[in-house]
Amino acid sequence: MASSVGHSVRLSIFGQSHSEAIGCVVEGLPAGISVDLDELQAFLARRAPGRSDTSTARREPDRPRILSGLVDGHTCGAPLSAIIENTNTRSQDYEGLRRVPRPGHADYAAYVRYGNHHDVAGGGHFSGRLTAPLCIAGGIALQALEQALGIRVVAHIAQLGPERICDEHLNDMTLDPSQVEAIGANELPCISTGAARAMHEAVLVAKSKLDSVGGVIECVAYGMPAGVGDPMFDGLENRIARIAYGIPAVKGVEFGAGFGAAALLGSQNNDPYRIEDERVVCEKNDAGGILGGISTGMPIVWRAAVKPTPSIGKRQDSVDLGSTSDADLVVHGRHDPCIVPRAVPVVEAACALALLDALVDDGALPTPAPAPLSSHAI
Ligand SMILES: Cc1cc2nc3c(=O)[nH]c(=O)nc-3n(C[C@H](O)[C@H](O)[C@H](O)COP(=O)(O)O)c2cc1C
Ligand SMILES: C=C(O[C@@H]1CC(C(=O)O)=C[C@@H](OP(=O)(O)O)[C@H]1O)C(=O)O
Repeated sequence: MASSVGHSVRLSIFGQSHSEAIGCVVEGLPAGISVDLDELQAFLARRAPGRSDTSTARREPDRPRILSGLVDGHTCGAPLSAIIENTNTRSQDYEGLRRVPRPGHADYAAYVRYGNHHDVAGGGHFSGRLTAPLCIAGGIALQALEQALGIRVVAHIAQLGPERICDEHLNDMTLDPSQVEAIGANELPCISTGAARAMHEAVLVAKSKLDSVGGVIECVAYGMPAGVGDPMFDGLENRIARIAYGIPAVKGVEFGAGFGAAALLGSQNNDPYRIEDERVVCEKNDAGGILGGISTGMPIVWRAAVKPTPSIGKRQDSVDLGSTSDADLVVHGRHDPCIVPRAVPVVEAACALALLDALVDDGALPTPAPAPLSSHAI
């Protein structure tokens, strides 16, 4: 098992849902990024479990301990490593699942792949819990992008549940601060208060029926300069999708008009160019800011489809791997009735890491100013 990604900025994630700790190592972060640990903690809190009635009841402080890579509040160029302790595990809830695997979770596939040596407790290394260290790395990447180039990454719940309750779209041409404010203020991360309320209700209805719901997260990165990326296999789409599919439960990724582009005429889908303030801009942004794998200078727009949580309280058909016979399964324990709200910051983290890696690869990230000699204690 290897859980690492990235070229110039390389992230590796370790741990299991119920191991002593989970964590990450990030190599290649430019030196001199000022890391605001309060801002990082606030970012992690948006993902942390046990904070609302739409989340699992497992409550974790999710306070990262940075072990290396930071000196005087700045990245120092050495690999950055951090851990988060797992403090609230109930492994007994998982005892039967090694024998009777959960439909929709990784239990059976991992049983075959790892010869039944995998850690089943809390979903082991397959758990959504591993997105906490992803958010440590991504939270630092977000700060680096904003400091170096003023890039802002914003995500929200675009759609939720079988009723397909929809939020307004994020502005795909320019950052609208009122949208960002609304996403932070509503009961779920939506632009529209009405959509947030309806989505919240839909999660509670599914939860009361011992079921779960999925949804779509939309993410936009504002301020990405033109000309970053590569054709074919190292394009911005490839890089974002690779990390996005590392988020457990993400089952689809689309960019710009995405699958909708297949039903458009060329004359509708193409984004016409014009000059504005001596810059090339597009009149609309159906390309989602990427052509040929390379940024166009328009906002990067993409969406991730998140499936409904597999662990549900309803009785399900499964099998007994010991007796090789059919078996009934009722999953006990604490689970998210909907993953989508907690995955919103994870999607932002994935986007920031992919963009930072591409920018550093292309030498397009300005080097932070050297620190004055007097600012160092030693
Ligand atoms: C933030 C987050 C929380 C999750 N919470 C749960 C959960 O409580 N119960 C569960 O069965 N799956 C949960 N998942 C999803 C599973 O981990 C995931 O479906 C499983 O590992 C199988 O992987 P796949 O769906 O990507 O194929 C969560 C995922 C994320 C990103
Ligand atoms: C703990 C987190 O999510 C967990 C993700 C998860 C899974 O199967 O993915 C299963 C649950 O684990 P447990 O049974 O230990 O409560 C969730 O709580 C987290 O995201 O921090």
